[in-house]
Amino acid sequence: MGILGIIGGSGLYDMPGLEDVRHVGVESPFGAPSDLIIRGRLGSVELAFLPRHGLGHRLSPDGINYRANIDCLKRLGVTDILSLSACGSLREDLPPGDFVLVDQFIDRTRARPLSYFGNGLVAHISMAEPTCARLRSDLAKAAEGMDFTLHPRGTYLVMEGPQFSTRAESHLYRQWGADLIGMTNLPEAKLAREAEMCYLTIGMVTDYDCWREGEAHVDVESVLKILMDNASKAQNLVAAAAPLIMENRQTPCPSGCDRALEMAIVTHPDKRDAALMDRLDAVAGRVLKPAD
Ligand SMILES: CSC[C@H]1O[C@H](OP(=O)(O)O)[C@H](O)[C@@H]1O
Ligand SMILES: Nc1ncnc2[nH]cnc12
Repeated sequence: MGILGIIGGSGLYDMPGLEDVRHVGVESPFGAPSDLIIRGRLGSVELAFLPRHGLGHRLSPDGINYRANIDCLKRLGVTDILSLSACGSLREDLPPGDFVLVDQFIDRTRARPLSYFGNGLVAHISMAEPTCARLRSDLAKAAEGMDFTLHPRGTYLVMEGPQFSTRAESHLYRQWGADLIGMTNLPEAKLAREAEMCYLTIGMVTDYDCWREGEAHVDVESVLKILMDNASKAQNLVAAAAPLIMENRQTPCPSGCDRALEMAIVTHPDKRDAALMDRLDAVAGRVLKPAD
């Protein structure tokens, strides 16, 4: 049985309703994760919660150690990750308060370590479908009958930040076909895929960024206010989805998230860097184990 991982974004620093709560420090060869990981049980589901920005929102989107976060969740036995994230809307029909199950990303980050792999161990995973289709379907089912609008798909543009966009950028991203904008879900989704974990972003719309005529441009106060008003909806959604996700976990992921590295590593076994392989014991141990 796997463990469900929740990465809480802005305004979401814990997970109410957990039983047997423990705060666990996990060590990673990639450095320190954002904070202690909160372990507990939600009904029958084992859960691990990590506040992405740390308690007290200490970490900037460009300063989060995404590699350590995903590595630590993997070390704990997490198989599936739900990322709860505040997002700006780039579309008229995605108003603040709506939720979006993200199925695509556009990467506009510039200065973040993007991969666990590199010289001495080269790997190329597929990111054609960057979030897990089975998790999307579980979340859509769980949201049926709930009192908010959930959109079944959407494209999330990840900007570097920490400043919000200029108006010209906001208009450009709309022309590119992006639906949402945020600062955190890449490289997170790419790293989760490299670590063979199912990953899904639940985008919580908090504002209209700065493109909309007659609308005040986004600021932190308005984002946090909408999040406070909607946090309990996100938590109810996770609680309803958790048993469905873990029930499905008993069969392999139909999209192959849990086998993403199988055809990805190019470096010949004789040419692999032993130190890098050691660092990847959790992320890629399944495929790097020497053949019997
Ligand atoms: C507080 S507004 C900007 C901040 O909110 C989003 O955070 P997260 O994705 O972790 O919910 C956005 O990406 C920025 O980091
Ligand atoms: N408009 C916006 N741009 C970037 N990140 C955000 N997070 C919430 N709203 C945002």
